[in-house]
Amino acid sequence: MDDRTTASDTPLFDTLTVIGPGLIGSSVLHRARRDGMLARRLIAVDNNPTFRQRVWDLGIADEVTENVAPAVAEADCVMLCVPVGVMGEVAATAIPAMRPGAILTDTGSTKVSVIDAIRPSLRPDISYVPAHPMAGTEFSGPDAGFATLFENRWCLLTPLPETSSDMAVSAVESLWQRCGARTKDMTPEHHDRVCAIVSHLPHLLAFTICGTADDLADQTRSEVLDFAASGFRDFTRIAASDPIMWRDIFLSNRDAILEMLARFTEDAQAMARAIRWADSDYIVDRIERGRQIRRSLIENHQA
Ligand SMILES: NC(=O)c1ccc[n+]([C@@H]2O[C@H](COP(=O)([O-])OP(=O)(O)OC[C@H]3O[C@@H](n4cnc5c(N)ncnc54)[C@H](O)[C@@H]3O)[C@@H](O)[C@H]2O)c1
Ligand SMILES: O=C(O)C(=O)C[C@]1(C(=O)O)C=C[C@@H](O)C=C1
Repeated sequence: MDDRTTASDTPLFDTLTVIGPGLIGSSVLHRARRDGMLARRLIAVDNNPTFRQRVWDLGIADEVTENVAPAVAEADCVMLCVPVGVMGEVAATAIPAMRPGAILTDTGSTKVSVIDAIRPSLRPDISYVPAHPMAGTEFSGPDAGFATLFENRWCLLTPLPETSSDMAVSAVESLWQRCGARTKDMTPEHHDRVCAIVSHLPHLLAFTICGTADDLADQTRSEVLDFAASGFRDFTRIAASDPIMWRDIFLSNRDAILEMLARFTEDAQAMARAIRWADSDYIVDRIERGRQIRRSLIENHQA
């Protein structure tokens, strides 16, 4: 169902509780506030007092607290937007306090390990629908959020036959569609392999290339800073991302990331060989493939 074509004027939920209103969570709250279509009442939970104050000052939640249990007790939907490494412990505190029939969802960038971490705390009367909005920036925290972050972007859902009721899956799909996103279902394993190549490996390369440039002799390093034009500069944008978030992603999607890195390393070696032996056809073919991918992204409004 594409909820954008059937949206009614009533909010999807009575109460939505967002745990971790950083970039992603606060963007959901901004959208909810802007349109009034996600929930009548918005509750935000964060363990960082400075961030709680910011969320309050931004006016994007009706209640802001550090206490998980009372904040989830009346929610129809609880959304976990914390780093993937703490999803399990936060869920273990939230789930026992949730009301029967409520929906639990998360926005974690990896799915297999997050589901494994949450599964032991699940209850039969709670529906859990894992999700992952494929949208973001290099910034984090509540001040980084904005209402249009998810506009025309994909949100991947990895429903589990035993824990995600059809009604809950439809509700979480509607939530993301009301945030402006397109939704797609896939298995958690497939999700993690796809994200390893389209998101996790690019970040790994960006962190690494910045480290390599920084390791160069002092003079070269200052030239990097002075003369870096778009090529290097584009890597530095994603290399500016949050260290805790990316540490957690790398450690929790280890196998898929190492597999994609091994394939990338083989392809980079093949390119090195083509350069060494002046294999112009191979070099041009690789560049053409890159240009084609960029053109496709632009046609799909993803760039
Ligand atoms: N940044 C992106 O581009 C992006 C995109 C899609 C999904 N995600 C995923 O969404 C989640 C949130 O990412 P983000 O970029 O919004 O991160 P963020 O760092 O901006 O926000 C995380 C928030 O969680 C809070 N928090 C951390 N531990 C907590 C705890 N134990 N209890 C309560 N609050 C806690 C932090 O104080 C912060 O406000 C992560 O799982 C990430 O992998 C991120
Ligand atoms: O646009 C960016 O800066 C992002 O890093 C967003 C990005 C991505 O790699 O595409 C990062 C992590 C997510 O889980 C989803 C989206």
